[in-house]
Amino acid sequence: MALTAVVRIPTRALLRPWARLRDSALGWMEPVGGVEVSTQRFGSQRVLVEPASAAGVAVMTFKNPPVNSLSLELLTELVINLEKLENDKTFRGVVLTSDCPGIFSAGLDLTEICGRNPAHYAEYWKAVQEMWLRLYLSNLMLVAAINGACPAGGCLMSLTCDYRVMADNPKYAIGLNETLLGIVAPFWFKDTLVNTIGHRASERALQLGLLFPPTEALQVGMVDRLVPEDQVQSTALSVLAQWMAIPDHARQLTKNMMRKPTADGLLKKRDEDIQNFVSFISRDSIQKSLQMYLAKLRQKKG
Ligand SMILES: CCCCCCCCCCCC/C=C/CC(=O)SCCNC(=O)CCNC(=O)[C@H](O)C(C)(C)COP(=O)(O)OP(=O)(O)OC[C@H]1O[C@@H](n2cnc3c(N)ncnc32)[C@H](O)[C@@H]1OP(=O)(O)O
Repeated sequence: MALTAVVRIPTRALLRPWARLRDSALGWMEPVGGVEVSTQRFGSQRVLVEPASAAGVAVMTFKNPPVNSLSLELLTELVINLEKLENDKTFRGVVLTSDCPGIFSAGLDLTEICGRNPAHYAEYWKAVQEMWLRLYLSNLMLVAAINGACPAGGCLMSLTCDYRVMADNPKYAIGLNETLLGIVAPFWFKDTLVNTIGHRASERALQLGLLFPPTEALQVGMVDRLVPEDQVQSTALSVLAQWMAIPDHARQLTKNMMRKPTADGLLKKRDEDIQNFVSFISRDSIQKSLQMYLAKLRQKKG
């Protein structure tokens, strides 16, 4: 018989100013304080959530083709689906993965930060902050199943997870490559990296905008395990099974103890960080760099 559960979605989640949700994209949402959904398979247009065969585990798959860039819509859907999983106490762990062949995520959607107006930049950056805060402080065990390229914001998203499994394919790379685009990784991107690979390795990686192929990513500690491409998700699930053996309350308190000071760094100056982002990204020189980078990406095919 199909397993179903009732998931309550707090109405406040629908009222956040950045959450300009499109009803068509989120068919399961109703702004009346809660909605019943089946845990068989749910999600939204760009984020699919499926319970895994192991109890208490879900797989969250990003499907924003062609490259899973983190558009405002994808970020919004991600946060809402995460909140939905957190509110459903039957779930304890989630595997994050991609539906785009060869690409985990291309990072921030460059069309959101190029050629738009300051109000849009502010709204978008708030959504990026929210994605990071929610994932980084999630009580759930999160494992990234990195089945493709993972630059910049894609790397950041995977670094918020508790464990990273990456496909052992030398065509893929992972890292915070912002400087290659002529932009600067914000302090909380930097802090997340430092907490993962240490200060010296981060200093070098960030200045040079290094994108590490899998073997180097494993060496530097940016990912925890490499496996053949067809075993990324199954390995992520078996890692979760090991983590599930730990009592939740002890693990959650420990995670919070480790991560809260870093998250507080942003929480204390969220508005200032938005203002910094808007003024930085609105500079003519930065917009020119981004336009050139986008043009190069688009020309690559031609
Ligand atoms: C001193 C002051 C301090 C103040 C501090 C202020 C703080 C402000 C700092 C601002 C920080 C902002 C942080 C940004 C982080 C980011 O995430 S930026 C995004 C970086 N991403 C990348 O560099 C990845 C770019 N993409 C690729 O390398 C490749 O596309 C790929 C490896 C992911 C996939 O390659 P392939 O399969 O060959 O596909 P493509 O043909 O390249 O792409 C297909 C299609 O998608 C478009 N595209 C690719 N990436 C993006 C993207 N990130 N956003 C939007 N669109 C993207 C690409 O242009 C192609 O489009 P067309 O089909 O040609 O139209």
